[in-house]
Amino acid sequence: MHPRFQNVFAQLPASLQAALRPLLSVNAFPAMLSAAEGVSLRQQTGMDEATLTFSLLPLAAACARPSISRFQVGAIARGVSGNLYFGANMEFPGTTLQQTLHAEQSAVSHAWLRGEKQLTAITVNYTPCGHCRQFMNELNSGTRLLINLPGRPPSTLGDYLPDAFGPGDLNIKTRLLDEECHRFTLQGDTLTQAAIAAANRSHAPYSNAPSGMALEMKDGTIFSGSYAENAAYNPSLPPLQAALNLAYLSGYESQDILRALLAERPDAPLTQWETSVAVLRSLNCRSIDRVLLN
Ligand SMILES: O=c1ccn([C@H]2C[C@H](O)[C@@H](CO)O2)c(=O)[nH]1
Ligand SMILES: [Zn+2]
Repeated sequence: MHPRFQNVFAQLPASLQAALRPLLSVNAFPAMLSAAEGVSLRQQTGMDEATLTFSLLPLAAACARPSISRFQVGAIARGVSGNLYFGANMEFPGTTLQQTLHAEQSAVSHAWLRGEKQLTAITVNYTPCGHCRQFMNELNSGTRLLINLPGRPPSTLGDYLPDAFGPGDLNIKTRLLDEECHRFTLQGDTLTQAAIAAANRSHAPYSNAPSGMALEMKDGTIFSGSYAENAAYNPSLPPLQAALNLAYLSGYESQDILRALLAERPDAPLTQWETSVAVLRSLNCRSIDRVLLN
């Protein structure tokens, strides 16, 4: 089991420990549970889905990297597939607070990049901040998304974000998690193709500046992240954070990154380049390159 889980694992109910141990003992637990694994955990523990998801939250929170705040937030997104995706907050000392990834964003981006088509619910250990409520209002589940918080009755995003501003206010119909393809031709080596494929899937209806980041780890594993824009602009999630999120959730460290590749349009009104270079430099990674989409 990865060391980050050991302390919280020991606090879980005994039946859940027994059921989870084989899943957590694999080399790289992907910080997600398939629908079938969820069913099996429920059968073995006798827990209903809500109880199980709340019980798993400490494991999600253990994935947090809050080196500035020391405040661990954990989130679990449930997809229509029934899969559960962990998320946790991640902070980037040496850059700006704006680079922070919130736990809710982490879980949503995680689910999206693993191919989930829609979310039904998100369970969080603290009440979602305004930025996260706004971020989640970009989703194709709309204000129906269920928000489950400890000690509160199940509510919807609409309850937490009344009179919401969203994509519709800017006449945008494509929502986050809708299938998107920007049709840039895949070319180059595996890492280049991964970055272009991530850009193809990105949600950038406001700027029309799709982008993707691919990270190659020293063991050859590739994590790629797609850019996710938000109608209110500031809660947008850069492609580097999306890729780092998957790497960190899978138990990798920044020292494990061998090289990074950004794919973006040269003629777009935005660029991820300088910010990505700055964040990667703060992680001691200087091997970053760019492929221009056309
Ligand atoms: O909804 C929230 C509120 C805060 N945080 C994180 C961001 C930062 O890392 C830390 C302190 O705000 O908690 C979240 O992940 N989600
Ligand atoms: Zn937040």
